[in-house]
Amino acid sequence: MIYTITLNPSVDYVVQVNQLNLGELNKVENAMKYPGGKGINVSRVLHELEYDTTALGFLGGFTGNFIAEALDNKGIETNFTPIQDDTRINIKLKSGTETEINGRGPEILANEADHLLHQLDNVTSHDTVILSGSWPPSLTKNFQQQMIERISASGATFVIDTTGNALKSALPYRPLLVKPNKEELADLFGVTLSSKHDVMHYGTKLLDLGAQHAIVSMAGEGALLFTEKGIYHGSTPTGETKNSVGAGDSMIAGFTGTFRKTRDVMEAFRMSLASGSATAFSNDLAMAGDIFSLREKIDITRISK
Ligand SMILES: Nc1ncnc2c1ncn2[C@@H]1O[C@H](COP(=O)(O)OP(=O)(O)OP(=O)(O)O)[C@@H](O)[C@H]1O
Ligand SMILES: O=P(O)(O)OC[C@@]1(O)O[C@H](CO)[C@@H](O)[C@@H]1O
Repeated sequence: MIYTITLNPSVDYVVQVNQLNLGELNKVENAMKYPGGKGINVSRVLHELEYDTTALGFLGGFTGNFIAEALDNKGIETNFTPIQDDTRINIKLKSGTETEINGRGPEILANEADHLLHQLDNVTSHDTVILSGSWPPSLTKNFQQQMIERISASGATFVIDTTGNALKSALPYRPLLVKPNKEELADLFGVTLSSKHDVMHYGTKLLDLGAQHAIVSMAGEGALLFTEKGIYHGSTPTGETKNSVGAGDSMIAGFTGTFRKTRDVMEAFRMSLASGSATAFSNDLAMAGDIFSLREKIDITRISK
């Protein structure tokens, strides 16, 4: 089973406004609500690719009910920890460019946090656990560490997609994959990445610090894969960009599902690139048919040992 953990899910309220005028009344052209949060997106794409997945995390209130129902309607297995507070709403404003306004997240009570930790006692060495996204501010600082220690003790494979110190402190636990984008990589090391060489230098550090594989995603410029055998660049196919929300999550789903099935890192990278671009070219997350057709259009080049 591939478990995803979304500590801070969201209803993604995607609003299109043709011409945004700040300080004035703006009329919505089109609006959609999606079950969001990084781990939930990963589960949605894994399910689309027919991998067994269960979404875990905290859900509460009317917004939580919306997410639970939307995932249930798609046939996605979930085992969320119920919370008293409302799950957040994140606004994705499309008006020529994309502007995001993400909520901080609900209050998590101590007994709710404990419930999720105890769920991890059911994870076994046959499972993969993907920890994705931010966490609500009321969770204690060492909650992530407690989760990772339980996952590691179970022998399960784990993948982590978070940022800053939370990401750095997870690296010694040897995650199968980390996937910062270029800006997140720069923030992680407190540097400016002004050349491909810089990205290669700091991407390699992710392996030195413990990651088994690292993907540094670069939106329309594709991604770099770092492995102990070398560094590779993966291209993006041409297409019309409609939505970048969830492109990174789709990459994680494509890589993790494929690697778990095939143990083939390069095929996993190819499917991660296809999944990321298929989402970028869709209004919602990627569909399997698009992922498989884009897979054929991706070039992977080895750029360093
Ligand atoms: N405009 C685009 N055209 C083609 N492919 C894209 C585009 N944007 C993203 N992708 C694909 O998706 C991958 C992930 O995108 P990106 O680097 O934006 O991740 P991210 O910042 O983690 O995204 P998010 O947080 O919005 O999910 C890229 O490496 C690329 O393969
Ligand atoms: O606040 P976080 O957890 O970092 O990001 C949350 C979020 O922006 O990430 C997803 C896209 O990757 C969206 O579904 C969601 O709204």
